[in-house]
Amino acid sequence: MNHPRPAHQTETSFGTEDNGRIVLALPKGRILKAVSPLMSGTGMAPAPECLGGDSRKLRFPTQDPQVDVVRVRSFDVATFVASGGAQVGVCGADVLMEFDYPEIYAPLDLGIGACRISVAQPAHLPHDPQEWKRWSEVRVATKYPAITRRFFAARGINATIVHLHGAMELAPMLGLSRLIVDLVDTGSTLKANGLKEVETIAQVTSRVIVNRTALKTRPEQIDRILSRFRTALAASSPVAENV
Ligand SMILES: Nc1ncnc2c1ncn2[C@@H]1O[C@H](COP(=O)(O)OP(=O)(O)OP(=O)(O)O)[C@@H](O)[C@H]1O
Ligand SMILES: O=P(O)(O)OC[C@H]1O[C@H](OP(=O)(O)OP(=O)(O)O)[C@H](O)[C@@H]1O
Repeated sequence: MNHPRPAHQTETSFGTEDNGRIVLALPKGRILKAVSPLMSGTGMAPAPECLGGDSRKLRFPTQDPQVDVVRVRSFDVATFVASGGAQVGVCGADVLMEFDYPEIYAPLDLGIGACRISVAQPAHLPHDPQEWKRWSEVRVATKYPAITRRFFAARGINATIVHLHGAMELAPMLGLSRLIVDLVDTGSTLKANGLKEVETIAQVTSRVIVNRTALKTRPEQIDRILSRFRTALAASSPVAENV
């Protein structure tokens, strides 16, 4: 595992000013947009400035005076929740798979942010799964080093990771790597960059995640938040709309 473990809960009590409030970590970007309609249904919609505007604030009150939202990078949602800085969060299964934090419990699939994490290669090269069996190593560009290492190690291949934080699609054409591992939805980003998907590693959607210690120490508050997400999700599903 390539990522540092979060500080243990008991080491993070410095500087906290929560006054018993729950901190809910939301990822900025596409998941924040997708989860916003649902947040209104939970009664925990963050102040409008959380969704846009010029504010440099990162922490926002919500409709519920007992719940604040913090807006962080999608990879950091898992770290905030695992370390207990936030008790609850929303993040993609890709991020959970990458970190594999034992401190995180992921009880609820929101079905938003659907995509898959896949291996891709230059479209003009043949893909022969039999050839992979002869490889002992391969260079792979990705922002998911742990997922990538695990996937290839299970096939007896040592993946040398080129760790990028975006624009992985450039790596094969610029000679950085033979393969990439990245998220794919429509496939248009791969196609636009002369690549093709050759293996799907996992399907991805976004989950509500909870810090396991908070689940034990603040069970009523956490249960109430989870059931509000469940109710909002049920009310927003197409089945519920047709009833
Ligand atoms: N093309 C996509 N279609 C659907 N969901 C996606 C897609 N790309 C990413 N996601 C989901 O959205 C999450 C956040 O992705 P997004 O692109 O908004 O952030 P990012 O650019 O990876 O993060 P950051 O800007 O914080 O580095 C991913 O972890 C994944 O779960
Ligand atoms: O299959 P597609 O529908 O084309 O989607 C896949 C693209 O979406 C994500 O990038 P994003 O748009 O989030 O940009 P970024 O990660 O480079 O910020 C992902 O990293 C791919 O590049």
